[in-house]
Amino acid sequence: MTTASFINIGERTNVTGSAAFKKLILNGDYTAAVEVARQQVENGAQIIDVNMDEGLLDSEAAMVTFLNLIAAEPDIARVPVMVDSSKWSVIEAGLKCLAGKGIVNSISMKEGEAPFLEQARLCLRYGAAVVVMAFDEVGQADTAARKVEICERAYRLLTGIGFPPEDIIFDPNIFAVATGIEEHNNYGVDFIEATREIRRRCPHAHVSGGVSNLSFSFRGNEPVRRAMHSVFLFHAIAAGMDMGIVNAGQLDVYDAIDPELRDLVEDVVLNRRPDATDRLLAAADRFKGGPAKAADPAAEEWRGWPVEKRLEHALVKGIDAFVEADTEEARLTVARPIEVIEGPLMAGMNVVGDLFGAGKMFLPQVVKSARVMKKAVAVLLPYIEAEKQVGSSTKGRIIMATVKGDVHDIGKNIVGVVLQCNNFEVIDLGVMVPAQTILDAAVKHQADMIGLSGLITPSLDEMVHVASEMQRIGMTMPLLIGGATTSRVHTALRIAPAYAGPVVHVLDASRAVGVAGTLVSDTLKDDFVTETAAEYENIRAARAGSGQSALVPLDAARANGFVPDFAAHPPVQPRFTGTMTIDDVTVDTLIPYIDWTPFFRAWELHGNYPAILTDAVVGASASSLFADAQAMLARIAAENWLRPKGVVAIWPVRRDGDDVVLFGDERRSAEIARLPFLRQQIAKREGRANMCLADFIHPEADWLGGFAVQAGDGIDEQLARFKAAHDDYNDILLKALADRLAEAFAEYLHERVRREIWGHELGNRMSNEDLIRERYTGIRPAPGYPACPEHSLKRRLFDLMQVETRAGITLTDSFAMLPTAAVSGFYFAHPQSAYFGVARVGEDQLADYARRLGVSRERAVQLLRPNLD
Ligand SMILES: C[S@@+](CC[C@H](N)C(=O)[O-])C[C@H]1O[C@@H](n2cnc3c(N)ncnc32)[C@H](O)[C@@H]1O
Repeated sequence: MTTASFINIGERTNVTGSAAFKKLILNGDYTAAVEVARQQVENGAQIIDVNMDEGLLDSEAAMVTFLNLIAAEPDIARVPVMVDSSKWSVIEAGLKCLAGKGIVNSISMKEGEAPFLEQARLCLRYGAAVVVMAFDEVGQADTAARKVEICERAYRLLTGIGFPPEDIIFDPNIFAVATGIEEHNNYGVDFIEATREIRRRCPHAHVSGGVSNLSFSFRGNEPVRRAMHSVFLFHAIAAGMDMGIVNAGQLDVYDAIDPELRDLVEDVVLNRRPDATDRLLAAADRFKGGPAKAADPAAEEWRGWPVEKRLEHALVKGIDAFVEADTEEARLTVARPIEVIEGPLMAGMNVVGDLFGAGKMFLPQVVKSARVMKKAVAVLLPYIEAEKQVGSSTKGRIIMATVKGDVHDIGKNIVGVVLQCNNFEVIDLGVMVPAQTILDAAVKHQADMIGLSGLITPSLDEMVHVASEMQRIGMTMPLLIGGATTSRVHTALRIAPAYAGPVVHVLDASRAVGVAGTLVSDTLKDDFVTETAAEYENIRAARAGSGQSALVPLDAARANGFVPDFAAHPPVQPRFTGTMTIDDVTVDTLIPYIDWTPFFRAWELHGNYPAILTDAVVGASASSLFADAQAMLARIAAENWLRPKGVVAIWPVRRDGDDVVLFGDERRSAEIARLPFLRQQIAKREGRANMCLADFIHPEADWLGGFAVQAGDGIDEQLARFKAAHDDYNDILLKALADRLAEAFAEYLHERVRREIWGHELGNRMSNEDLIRERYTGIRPAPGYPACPEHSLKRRLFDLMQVETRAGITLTDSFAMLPTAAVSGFYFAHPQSAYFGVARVGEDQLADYARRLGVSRERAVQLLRPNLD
């Protein structure tokens, strides 16, 4: 992990690269082997490479066994797998096991074009991305020219057969430098230059590499190796390398490397002088001792600096303690108050923007800097208005909104703050904004572009609606799409065709500035728009050509349903049935149940807690954010900022086909409601069931639970306070913490249900880590998630449990929960119940579901849209 957009590939699950892993696999100790994969993910790997190429092994069987085991571990399965083998049969066996997108490592033109294309076609059939080695009939590419030539040729061939360019990952070979052989001295430069050229000539393709090779000659001198890797990555990432096998623990922050060592290393990596290797070798032993120490800027000394410098410093460091007084002091020194903004404040924000863009500063710090800016501007604004001065010209004006039906805004607010830091004017319309309001605001403010955000799946349709409305009234301004459920593919397939103007999917806040900047640039805009449109056209063409996975008829899927072993695990009679309000839970009770990893993700800091706190790159930023979070949590608890509320119910039920029928009493005579569930219809391999949640319920007598919890009661009061203080940082921090507390509440309540209220799981209490890994008996699927993707079931669940009156949570038209810090779902107690994804369903199930839900086909199409594409 080196910058926000760099993807780190873990390779400890590779028998050719790790002796320890090889030993585990040869001994058949798959439990320990799975732990190796887990550690990789915990240490920040965003992809894991799995290789079983070992002469003593049945590699195919080992690959299949291992992949199936890690697929069952939710915290490992969330990262993509790179299936690594020199044998095609092993790769194919691996691809068949993967539920999500796979990556094939690797193919090359070593044997010529025909076998290369044949393998690429197979990857295409599995929808897998592919690593392409810079290797051709002549051999492995070593010079920049050869690397570029081979990769470009491969790119042409692959895109020629419809391979999506974004699924191509080039590995242009990182070789060892400083080996004493003169021809090797330029290998670092060759890779970096080739990367830059490959990224230019092969749009959307990625560049990856194994970084540790580079420093092979310095085996045994870790500090020098670490410095070499950091320096190399610093330059390679700037040139466009966006993936790599890097041991995150073996990296230093570029700026924190001892300057002398950094210079010596840079001379070697960039081949800057003929004696570079000798000089580094001569000095290497001196650096063997300890890690490079970070420069420690003089603590309070800056308070004695001139006021302009103090303001700039406060902005860059995000210190808001003195900003109001300093701004006032600065105002008195200038002729016009606007000069304070245009002078020191803009200078500070430019530094922040540059550091963020270069991956040297992370979101929490940027938001803190923005807070300093806002507070300063608030001091100046009355004077500026009094003098009716025209504001400094902005780069552009953006209308931002969370679409109608959706209430989530953390992501949107973060993007807004980052854009403002970069001198854009952001007009934020808030949440649940109808299309008409968005269009009116865009016209009224003569906006340069519109940015839409949304978190739940129904928002995707609403975005299509906004796009078609923009089209209808003849708008031409760019439309930016972002938010957790949005994707480039959905944007290409559904939103872009609805609007003739530019439509761009923006992955995260760190990309937003670049995209918005390009779209207001006279020189860059046209090319970018054309390129993006072409890219989306390619995605559409690839989709149209690739065909979709086969579906089986609903009857056949039902016949292949999952059959739990009810003889071994009969339904457990709950200790309680009925509905229970939960109002005795305090924030203090919930704090130990918090899963912190998603908290850091909300701030675009990637890596798992607690390892992230000491991560070489984002550790300092993560630790400072974590300290702020702890301090706020203490106040939330002590000053009663948030009041958790919940409800839980357990009903006698039985299964009727794919419905679960709920009864008012244990005799199961009076039906009170039905919950229709969806069934997987994708054709399965022999031995795999077409799952439906109803399968986990006994056809005669069983029980089902429901719950809804929230930790948002009281939040508005506090948010209003932060808004008045121009404090986006604490606003976002509180929302993110309330979300964490709601999830912690769900975890806590589920434990209480298993152990007391239902009582189907006894024995020792689990650690928080085991709870986060969901090692308990039973599941709590949430409507809107993959096993029950249809959101309207929430309405039924809420009515059954009187959620609004008991827990104070309401639903929007699109079934988003308000307050946003809320979680709801069902409890299934059977030990074999498990999460799965329904994925695509057929026309037959659509009609059947409409009938069972009691809605028209049109309404069912609306509700099931994400599962029909
Ligand atoms: C979104 S995470 C939340 C827990 C996480 N520890 C946190 O604090 O954010 C996991 C939850 O999502 C839901 N979930 C995950 N996968 C699901 C699936 N395939 N179908 C239905 N619900 C699912 C379940 O409610 C599960 O408990």
